[in-house]
Amino acid sequence: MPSFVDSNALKISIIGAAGGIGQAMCLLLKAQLHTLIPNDANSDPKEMNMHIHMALYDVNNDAVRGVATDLSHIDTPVTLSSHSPNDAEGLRDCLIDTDLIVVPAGFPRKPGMTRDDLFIKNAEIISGLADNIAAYCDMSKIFILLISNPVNSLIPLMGQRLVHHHPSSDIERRIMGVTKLDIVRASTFLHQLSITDGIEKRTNNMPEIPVIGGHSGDTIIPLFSRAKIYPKLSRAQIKYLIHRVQTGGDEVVKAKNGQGSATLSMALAAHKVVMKFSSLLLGLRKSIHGIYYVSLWSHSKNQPICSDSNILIPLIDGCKYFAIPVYINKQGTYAIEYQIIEKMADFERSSLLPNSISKIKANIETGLAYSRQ
Ligand SMILES: NC(=O)C1=CN([C@@H]2O[C@H](COP(=O)(O)OP(=O)(O)OC[C@H]3O[C@@H](n4cnc5c(N)ncnc54)[C@H](O)[C@@H]3O)[C@@H](O)[C@H]2O)C=CC1
Ligand SMILES: O=C([O-])CC(=O)C(=O)O
Repeated sequence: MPSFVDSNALKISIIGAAGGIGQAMCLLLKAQLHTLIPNDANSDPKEMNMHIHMALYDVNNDAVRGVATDLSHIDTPVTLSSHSPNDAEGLRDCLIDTDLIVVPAGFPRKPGMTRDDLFIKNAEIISGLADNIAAYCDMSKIFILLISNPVNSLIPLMGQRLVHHHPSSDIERRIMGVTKLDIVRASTFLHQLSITDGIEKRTNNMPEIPVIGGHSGDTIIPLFSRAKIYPKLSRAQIKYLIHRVQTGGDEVVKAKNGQGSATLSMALAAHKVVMKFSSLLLGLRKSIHGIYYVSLWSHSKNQPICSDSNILIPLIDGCKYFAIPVYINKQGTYAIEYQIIEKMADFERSSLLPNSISKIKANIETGLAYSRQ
């Protein structure tokens, strides 16, 4: 399978590309990424010449080769390469010169497990990957989007591991835990309810609901108070919606009955995120905005990640990692929409928030303790 990576290409490395999420996400990206690039005669020629390359890596050699070959027949200009441990320098070749690393590598849940039960196995994968990223990547520019669970613990672990190798880098501003599926679910479940319960006339406009906190159980804080139809929702309906978003992952694990967890909806959520980061990294946008689980503290510099962290951290009882709306430029997180905490409804702030924070803090400590070993 030929691959043409020129030095101007945006290179996206996908680690765990042959898995359930990886395959579906790669399909969406191969089919859609080129639509970001302006393609009409009036466009800046520099923009028209932009090129996107996807480097697929998985420890499952045959599967990743098959997936990449299969995708390479899709008629878009996005190029592909396939890498595995069977190649002499598989992971190195996938990571070298990359701009964006997307990580859906790791074990998914089976019924009866929590995301935290995945920690030990997936921590080994993520710390090994972090060591390779530290060895081969340009720490001053790469972005990392981490999907593997448990996100709440693996983000601190990955950050610390990279800071350990590169103590003066500001990489923690560019590592994002992907919690977009919670936002996708909140929108879907509210839209469904408003139709089934006859709250609103059927509409094809999907509501946008911010979901903050973490990515497991009641660390997930969906802010339905921000919905336009919130005044029309009863307490019981709000309680139902919150519970459904917090247990959305369990719903899929149960339905799959031992065959894994959410893959297709997660692939769609990740695709939305990767499209946004690609537009930033191609230079098509100067800044992007979105909710990610981020470090609020630069452990390498022992200072807040940006000045807004100084305001946010006390509002969330000293917690140093949180999913929160952030503004991101090519250097990483530069502003935080901390006002979202101040604007929470009373019950969200007095009940959902403290419950989430105490669990996130424990999850963070799990990740940090592993990184100190
Ligand atoms: N952040 C989120 O909202 C969500 C996260 N997840 C998490 O995503 C992860 C992946 O889920 P699935 O794709 O369903 O699992 P999967 O088992 O289908 O795929 C995982 C892939 O990772 C590969 N892999 C394992 N070790 C690797 C390594 N060291 N380097 C590269 N590749 C490696 C496997 O060979 C496999 O192809 C799980 O940890 C799951 O819990 C799942 C859904 C939502
Ligand atoms: O529930 C799981 O294990 C996978 C996941 O994170 C989700 O679907 O939100």
